[in-house]
Amino acid sequence: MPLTGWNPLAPVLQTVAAFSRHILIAPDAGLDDHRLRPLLALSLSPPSPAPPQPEVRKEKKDAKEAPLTKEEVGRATWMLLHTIAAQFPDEPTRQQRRDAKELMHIISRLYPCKECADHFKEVLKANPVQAGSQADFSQWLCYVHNVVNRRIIGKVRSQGQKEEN
Ligand SMILES: Cc1cc2nc3c(=O)[nH]c(=O)nc-3n(C[C@H](O)[C@H](O)[C@H](O)COP(=O)(O)OP(=O)(O)OC[C@H]3O[C@@H](n4cnc5c(N)ncnc54)[C@H](O)[C@@H]3O)c2cc1C
Repeated sequence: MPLTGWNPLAPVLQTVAAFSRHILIAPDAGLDDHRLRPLLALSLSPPSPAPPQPEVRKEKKDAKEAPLTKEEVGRATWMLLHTIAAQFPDEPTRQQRRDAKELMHIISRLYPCKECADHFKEVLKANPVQAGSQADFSQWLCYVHNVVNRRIIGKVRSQGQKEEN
């Protein structure tokens, strides 16, 4: 391991290096002999600078660090939920029905927008999860998605405007 700064073992290492240099490695070597460089580099010299890293494009890094918007998280979550509902078995086992309910309740607790999560808890209370079959679960999910849609006033207004046009 490279040593950095002052090392309390430096005198010991120097002695070992000198011993190695003159007795074990190259007894005939002078101080500048090239045969001695690897050993000295390993034991005593400061760490060599890190090799140059490939340049990371700034906009990519920023995009990675930026949190998702509420809309992006919402779209991704609804997409996942509707996909799960579309793949839900026609005749789910008791465990699968339980899992579907639990999933929705977990989302209502852990959803990364507190205001949305709190509202969704109320939505679930008023509309208990229906997961008796694929059709049940998909229809229930569309219904609660619409309840959330209606809550987002601007969205309802802009959808209404679209329908009028
Ligand atoms: C559990 C949950 C609670 C949320 N609560 C809030 C909140 O309280 N306040 C808030 O501002 N945002 C909330 N959001 C985010 C919000 O629902 C939207 O995801 C976000 O506003 C982006 O909307 P969007 O118009 O892109 O489409 P989204 O509503 O994200 O829908 C994605 C796509 O699903 C399809 N879709 C739309 N409605 C239905 C439906 N009823 N059935 C089937 N498919 C449909 C459409 O193709 C749409 O483009 C919540 C999201 C989730 C998952």
